[in-house]
Amino acid sequence: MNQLLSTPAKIELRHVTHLYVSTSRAFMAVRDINLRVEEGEFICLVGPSGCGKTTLLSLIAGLEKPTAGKVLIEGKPVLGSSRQVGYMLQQDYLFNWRTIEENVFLGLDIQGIRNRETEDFALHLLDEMELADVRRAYPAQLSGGMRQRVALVRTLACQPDVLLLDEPFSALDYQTKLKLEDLIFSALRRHKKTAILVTHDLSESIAMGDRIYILARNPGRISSEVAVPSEIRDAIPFDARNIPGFQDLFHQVWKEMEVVSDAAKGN
Ligand SMILES: Nc1ncnc2c1ncn2[C@@H]1O[C@H](COP(=O)(O)OP(=O)(O)OP(=O)(O)O)[C@@H](O)[C@H]1O
Repeated sequence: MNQLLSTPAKIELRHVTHLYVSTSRAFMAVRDINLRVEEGEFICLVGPSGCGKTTLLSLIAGLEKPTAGKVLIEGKPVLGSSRQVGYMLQQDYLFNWRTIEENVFLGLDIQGIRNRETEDFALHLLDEMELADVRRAYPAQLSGGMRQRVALVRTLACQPDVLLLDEPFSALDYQTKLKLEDLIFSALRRHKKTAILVTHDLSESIAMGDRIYILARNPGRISSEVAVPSEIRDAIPFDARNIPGFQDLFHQVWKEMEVVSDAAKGN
């Protein structure tokens, strides 16, 4: 038990407060955030717009430095961006003049790790994501869902331990989104990644997450934490939605969201 307690978390935020400071004002985006993500866990962050979800990802990715408190990965302070952390955004940022394969290899170039072995791994991931047939196509020839899969392959090809996913499905149609949830969920499980997903879709957070943090705003803070039961966790997201207990959990998270949303409106 003591040994378990002393093991550093994969990701830990200790009393993290962050202010955005400009010449005219300082704005407190998040206050006193404490969270712990264990290796291999899939965590979802939900909450009203402006509660600091993206700020938390930026702090974990080392793109922002906390004003107070500590951001730790495997017990070590995050000092800047690193290969250990992959960040995938809503927009895919593919280069239209490069083929799919060259877009994926670009990530390896930027990290300075492009070689035969890493290229082969990237091609293997393209295959896993059902993109092998389009490796020589250009982004403009692909659907939105395919482009997001390419963006995921580009991120995974650099072999980060931690994946930060900022609303990666929000621009997609419903059917594509459900299919992509299953593909990404399975890929992250297979490759044993630790992941944090920001989403506005409560059903998605329950279908994909092991745990959900619900945030309130002004300032951004953790309002509550919900553990997803194992029978839902173990199913792929599409099937998870049909498991008894899913709807009850949805109503629980919905109610908690209503509390933080009403508080944000000052009701
Ligand atoms: N660079 C910045 N400078 C000043 N304020 C910022 C900056 N980035 C974010 N903020 C503010 O910090 C707060 C938290 O923003 P953040 O983007 O983290 O919220 P969010 O929960 O991700 O929102 P959304 O759900 O709308 O994407 C917001 O009030 C936002 O306006």
